[in-house]
Amino acid sequence: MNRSGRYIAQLQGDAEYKAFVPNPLPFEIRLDGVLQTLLSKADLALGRLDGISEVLPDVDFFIFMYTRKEATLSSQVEGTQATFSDVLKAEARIEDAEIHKDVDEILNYIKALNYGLKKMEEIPLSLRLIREIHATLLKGVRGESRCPGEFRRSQNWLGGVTIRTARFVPAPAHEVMALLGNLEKFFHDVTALPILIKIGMIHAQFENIHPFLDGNGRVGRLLITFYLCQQGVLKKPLLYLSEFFKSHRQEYYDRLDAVHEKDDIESWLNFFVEGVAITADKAVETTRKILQLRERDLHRVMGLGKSSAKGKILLDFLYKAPLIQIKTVERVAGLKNPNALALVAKLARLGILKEITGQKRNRVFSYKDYIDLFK
Ligand SMILES: Nc1ncnc2c1ncn2[C@@H]1O[C@H](COP(=O)(O)OP(=O)(O)OP(=O)(O)O)[C@@H](O)[C@H]1O
Repeated sequence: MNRSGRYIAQLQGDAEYKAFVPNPLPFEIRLDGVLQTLLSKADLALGRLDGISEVLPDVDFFIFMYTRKEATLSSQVEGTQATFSDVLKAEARIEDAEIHKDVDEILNYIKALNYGLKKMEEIPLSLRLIREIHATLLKGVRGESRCPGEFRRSQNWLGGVTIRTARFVPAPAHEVMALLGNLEKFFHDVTALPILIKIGMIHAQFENIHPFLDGNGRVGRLLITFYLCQQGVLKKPLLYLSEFFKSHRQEYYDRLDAVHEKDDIESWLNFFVEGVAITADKAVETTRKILQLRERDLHRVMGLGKSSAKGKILLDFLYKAPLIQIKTVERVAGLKNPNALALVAKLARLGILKEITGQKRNRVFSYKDYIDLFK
């Protein structure tokens, strides 16, 4: 008897296929030595990340960039073409014909992520919140016609042009609400299973249910962040796994596949927990580098004599918006055009800013060393 669920024979027109109906969570799992070791590594790494976030003088700017990076990578897992730099340009309202049109998908992802994090300060994680997140994600972009904010009422499938050739067919539509009801209950489960095991199971179960007609991968990845926040694993939302999933995309899909194909829940959990450990370690490393960069550049700006106060205001702003135009500098630092130009020239001489367009007008300055830390 499979722990993760069962396949049931279905008929659609004259097409026969097998749909997978997951069992309710939690699945029975084998917490063997390998998984235990990975869990300890991940817990240590998460502890380090939580610790370093406490000493960061202004953790919000860091989160700000991290959410942009996560939104980009999570959208790219499913083929969105726009890049991190497109996002920064779009947010800085820089006109550039080369910004990929898919950028709106990433901007929606950022909105959905922030919306969810804010909402979770007031209400617990729920199916209603998931529907709202989904509606935000698909508003005005590809997939808009595929029932944003609504759980599916028809059969869907993954991979393959027809249901017959599909790689995976999730549960029939009439099973979806009951499965989601169990999932919602499990969001608040208090049994003694490690949190990382619970969220690993939640992500796999969500993908196995595939409750929307579109956007399941992205919503399932957002769910990881929301759940970890709800559980207080980190005081600040600093752990984002999409980089790991994107760089191991085939393995990510194969391990999810093995949960329903081979009832191999442990391989998925090993992969997931290892991803948490690697990602948390990387986030600690990036945080350290940001702190060093900030110290170095603050020191440089403080050497600007009379301009150091305005220079510091500009530098602080660059951590949130590392691409900038002169008109923004005027607004942020409260300077008239010639003084804004002079200040930017000083930061360029210090090696902090670099002009990136090569044009005489509408120039754009980049805080390149900082952006590179997120690449
Ligand atoms: N074999 C599989 N079994 C279960 N889930 C899978 C499998 N392969 C991939 N997935 C999950 O499904 C997601 C993609 O689903 P799909 O290709 O249907 O795109 P989608 O539902 O449109 O969602 P989005 O494009 O927003 O990710 C992947 O990101 C992954 O999370």
